[in-house]
Amino acid sequence: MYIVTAKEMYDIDHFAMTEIGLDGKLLMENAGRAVADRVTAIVKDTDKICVLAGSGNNGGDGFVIARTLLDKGYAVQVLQVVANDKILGDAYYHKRLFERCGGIISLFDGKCTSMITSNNVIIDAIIGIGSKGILREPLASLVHYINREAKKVISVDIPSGLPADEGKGEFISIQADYTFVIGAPKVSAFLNHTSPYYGKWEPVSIGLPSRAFKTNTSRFVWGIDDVRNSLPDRKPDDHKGEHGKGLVIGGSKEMPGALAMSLKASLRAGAGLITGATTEGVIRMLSANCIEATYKELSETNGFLDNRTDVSLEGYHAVAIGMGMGRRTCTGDLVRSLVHTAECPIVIDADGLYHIKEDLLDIENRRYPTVITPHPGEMAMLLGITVNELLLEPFRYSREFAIKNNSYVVLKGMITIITSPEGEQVVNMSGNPGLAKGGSGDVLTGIILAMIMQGQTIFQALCNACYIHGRSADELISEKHSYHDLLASDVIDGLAKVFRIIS
Ligand SMILES: NC(=O)C1=CN([C@@H]2O[C@H](COP(=O)(O)OP(=O)(O)OC[C@H]3O[C@@H](n4cnc5c(N)ncnc54)[C@H](OP(=O)(O)O)[C@@H]3O)[C@@H](O)[C@H]2O)[C@@H](O)CC1
Ligand SMILES: [K+]
Repeated sequence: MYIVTAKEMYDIDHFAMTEIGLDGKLLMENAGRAVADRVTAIVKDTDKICVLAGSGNNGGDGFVIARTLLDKGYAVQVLQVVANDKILGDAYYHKRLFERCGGIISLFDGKCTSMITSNNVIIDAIIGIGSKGILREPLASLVHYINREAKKVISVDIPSGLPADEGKGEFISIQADYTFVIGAPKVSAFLNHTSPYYGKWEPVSIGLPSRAFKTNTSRFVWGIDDVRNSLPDRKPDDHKGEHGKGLVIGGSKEMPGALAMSLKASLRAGAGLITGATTEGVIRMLSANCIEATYKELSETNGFLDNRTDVSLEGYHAVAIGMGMGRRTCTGDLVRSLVHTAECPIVIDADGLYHIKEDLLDIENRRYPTVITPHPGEMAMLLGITVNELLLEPFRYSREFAIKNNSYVVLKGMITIITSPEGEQVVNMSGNPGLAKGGSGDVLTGIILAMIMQGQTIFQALCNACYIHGRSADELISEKHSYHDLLASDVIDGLAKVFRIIS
C-alpha cells in the first residue's frame, strides 16, 4: 500500500489520465461506488443518510455515493454546501446524474441545519485533498457543528479541512468515525496530530494502475506479504554460521537488563551466534540467565564501559551498540571509535545515539551500512529541534537525515518510519500502546541485528524487524495480555507465534 502527499496524488491522477487514458469521470464513478459499497457494510438499512457535497471533485465523489446508495434503496439526500455555480466539470456531470435518478439536493444556507441532526449518518464529501489553508466560513462553523452534533460521520478520502501533508499544525477538521481513502492513504493518516481525525480508515481502490504509483511515490506501508516475500527461508542444511555472528555492545551497572533484552531478542529472531560485550559485572548478572549467548569482557570505569580495551570486531557480521550503556564520557569514546572502525553494518541505539551526536561526520563517512533507531526524543536531540517540531514533519526530517548522513533511520513511535539512505520510506503499522515501556527498544534492536544478518537487503531487514516486533505485541494483546501489563520480555516470547504465522 502506497502513501502519498496531495501533490503525488494529483500526479498519479494526471498520469492515469494522460499516460493510461483513464477518464476523470470514470475515476470519480469508481471512487464513489467503492466508497458506497463500504458504507453499506457499516450502516443499517433503516439509516437516514445525508451526503454533504462541496465544490471540488471530493463533492463529485459525494454525488456518486449518493446516487449509488439511492439506487440500492437507502434513504439518502444531498446537502450541497456551496452555491450551484461552484459545481463544475466532472462533479457537475455526476450531480446531474444524481438528479436525473430522482435524487434530492438541498442548498446549505450558511446556518447550521437540522439535516445534520435528523439523519443518523453523515457522509462528508465537503473537501478532499484540495483543501488550502484553514477552512473558511461558513464551512468552518458547519464542521464544528457536525463534530458536536452528528451521530456517525464517514469521510470521503480525508476528513474535510484536514491537511493531506505533513508540516501543518493548524486546521479545522471534521472528526470522522470512518474514512475511506481514495486510491492510497495520505501522509496525514500517519502523523500523531492528524491521524486521530480519520477515525478508522481503509483504502478503496479506484482502478489507478500501480505503474502510476511506482512512478510518483517512494513511500509505502510494509505488510505481512512484504515480510513473506523478503524474509529468507531456512534450509535443512543451514548451520549457525550462515545466520550471522552478531555482537551486542552495551549494558552498565545501572542498566544490565537492556543488554539481556537485545541478546535474547536477537537469538529468538534467528541470529546464529550472538555475543554480548559488556562489563565484568554485567556478564556475571546475565550469563546464568541468557545462556545461549556468549560474552566478551570489556574494560570499565566504575561500572560503565570505557575505551581502554582494544575491541576487535573481526569475524562479526554486524554490531549493535548503545543499549543500557549510559552517557559517561569514557563510554562515548568507545562508541565513537567503534562506529569509526567497524567494517560491517552497525546498529546504533539508545545512549549510543547520544554519544554520536557530536560526530555525525563519522557515520556520514562510513563505508558500511549504519542504522540508527531513535525514538522521537532521541531523533529531536540528534537534529537539535524539539519533539513537537519533529512530529509535525517526521517523514521530511527522517529523509533529510538519512540522505545527509548516509544512514538508515528507524524512527520509532506510534507508527514507525523506516528510511533508507536513498530516501525510500516505509511505515510499519504493527504494534500497539503496550510497547510504550522500557525494554521495547532494546528488543527491537536485537531483532534488527538478527534480521540484517539474514539474506535480505538492509532495508528489508529493518522493515521486517519492525513488523515482527509490533506483530508479536499485537498477538499478545489479542490473546492474554493488555496494554497495561505487556512487558518487553513478553514480546521476545511472542516471536515464536509470529514466525509460525509468517511461515
Ligand atoms: N486523485 C484521484 O485520482 C481522484 C480524486 N478524487 C477526489 O477528488 C478530490 C480532490 O478534488 P479537488 O482537487 O477538486 O479538490 P477538493 O478536495 O474537492 O477541494 C477543492 C475545493 O475546496 C475548496 N477549498 C479549498 N480550501 C478551502 C478552504 N480553506 N476553505 C473553504 N473551501 C476551500 C476550493 O474552493 P476555492 O478555494 O477554490 O473557492 C475547491 O473548490 C480527492 O480528495 C478525491 O476525493 C476522485 O474524484 C477520483 C479520482
Ligand atoms: K472529505
